[in-house]
Amino acid sequence: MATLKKIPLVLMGCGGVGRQLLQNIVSCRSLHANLGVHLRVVGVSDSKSLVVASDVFTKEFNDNLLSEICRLKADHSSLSMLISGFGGECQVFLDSDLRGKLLEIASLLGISTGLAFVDCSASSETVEILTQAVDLGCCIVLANKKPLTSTMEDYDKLVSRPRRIRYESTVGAGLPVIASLNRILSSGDPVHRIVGSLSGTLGYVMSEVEDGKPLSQVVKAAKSLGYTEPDPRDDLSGMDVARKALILARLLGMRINIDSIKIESLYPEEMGPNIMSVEDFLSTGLPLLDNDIGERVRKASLNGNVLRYVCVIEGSRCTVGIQELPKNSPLGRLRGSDNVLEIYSRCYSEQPLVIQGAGAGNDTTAAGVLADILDIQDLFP
Ligand SMILES: NC(=O)C1=CN([C@@H]2O[C@H](COP(=O)(O)OP(=O)(O)OC[C@H]3O[C@@H](n4cnc5c(N)ncnc54)[C@H](OP(=O)(O)O)[C@@H]3O)[C@@H](O)[C@H]2O)C=CC1
Ligand SMILES: N[C@@H](CC=O)C(=O)O
Repeated sequence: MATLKKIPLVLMGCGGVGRQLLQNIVSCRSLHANLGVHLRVVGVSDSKSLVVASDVFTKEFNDNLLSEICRLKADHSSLSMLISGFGGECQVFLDSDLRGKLLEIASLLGISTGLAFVDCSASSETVEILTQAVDLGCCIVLANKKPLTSTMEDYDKLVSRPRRIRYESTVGAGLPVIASLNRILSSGDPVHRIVGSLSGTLGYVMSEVEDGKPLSQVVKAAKSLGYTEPDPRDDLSGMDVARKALILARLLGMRINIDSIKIESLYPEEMGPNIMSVEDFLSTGLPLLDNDIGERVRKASLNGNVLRYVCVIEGSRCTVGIQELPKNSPLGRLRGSDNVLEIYSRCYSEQPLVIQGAGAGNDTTAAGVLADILDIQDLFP
C-alpha cells in the first residue's frame, strides 16, 4: 500500500464548528486514505487551554482522543481534564504558556510540513498568533471572520502568501463563494457588483417571523440549530454580515475597514453586550422586540414584499441593511438558513453568477473547513 501524505494541523476553537470538524476528520479516515492523505491533529485549543501531542514530529491525537475531546467540550468541560485519561499522549498548556507553545509548534513544523492553523474560534485574539504563524511558513484555514476583518495591516499579512490561506467558510459557510470569486478574478474578469443575503441566522429569522412566529422564539431556535454566532447579537446587529461584506470587498481589492460600512441593527443600543449578558438579552431583551419586528414584516407583506438583510458591494461602496423586496425576487424567495449571492462581472454582466444554498450550521461550515484543509495540502510533498 502507498504511503499516505500526512497533513499536520492545530485546531483553535472547539465549539460547535470545531467539534464537527474533528468528528468529520475521524469519519472520513478511509475516504482520505483513498485520496492518499491522512490528517494528523497535533494540537487543539479553546479559550483557556491548549492540548498538544507529546511529540509533534512523530505523534498525533488518535481517534479515541479526538472523540474524547469532542465529548468533553460538548459537556463544557476543560481540555485539561484530558490529562487524567490520556496523560502519556498529550500535554496541556494554560494561559500564558499557550501562545508560546503554539509558536514553538509553528516554528518546528511550519516550513518543513506546512502545518495548518485552523481557526474555528470566534475570537479576535487569534490574529496575533496567525500573523506570526504565516511568517513561520504555516498554512492558515479560517472559519473565524475576525482575523480577516481586523486592520488592513493584519489582513495584508494573512493573505501575503495566497496559496497558503483558505477561508471559504467565512462567507456562506460551505458554499463555494471565495473559490468562485478567486477563479473569476484570477482569469482577469473584473467583478463590479455583488448583491447577497449572507446571514443564515437573519434569513431563518425573517422567514420564520413571516410565518407568524415571535422573533424571541426564532432567535433561540436559530441558536440551538447552530446558525448564530456565540452571541446572537453579532448576527442581529448586522455586524456578522458586515464582516462577510468586508471580506468580499477586500478580496475585490477595496482597502477599507469595518467602520467604513454602515450597519443597520435589529436591536437598540441599550440591549448591547456592554449592558446586558447574552442570557438576559435572550430572556428579557428580545421579547420586547417581538411586536415591532412582527409589525414591520406584516406591513411589508401587505405590499407583497418581504424583509431581507442585504449586502451590496459596488464600485467603492459597501453597504449592509434591511431591504423590503418582492416576495418572488431571488432574495425574497429565500427560506430558512439559505444564503444567496449574485456576482456581476464582465463575463456575468446580463445574468449574474448565482450561488445559493445552506449558509449556516455546524455541519456545512465544518465541511467547508475540511475541504479547505485538503485543498491547501497540494503545496506540500
Ligand atoms: N455556525 C455557523 O454556521 C458558522 C460559523 N462560522 C464561524 O465559526 C466560528 C466558530 O463558531 P461556533 O463553533 O459556532 O462557536 P462556539 O462558540 O461554539 O465555539 C467557539 C470556540 O472557540 C473557543 N475560543 C474562544 N476564544 C479562543 C481563543 N482565543 N483561542 C482558541 N479558541 C478560542 C471557545 O472556547 P471555550 O470552549 O473555552 O469557550 C470555543 O471552543 C465562528 O467564528 C463563526 O463565525 C462561520 C460560518 C458559519
Ligand atoms: N452566524 C452566521 C454563521 C455563518 O457565518 C450566520 O448566521 O450566517
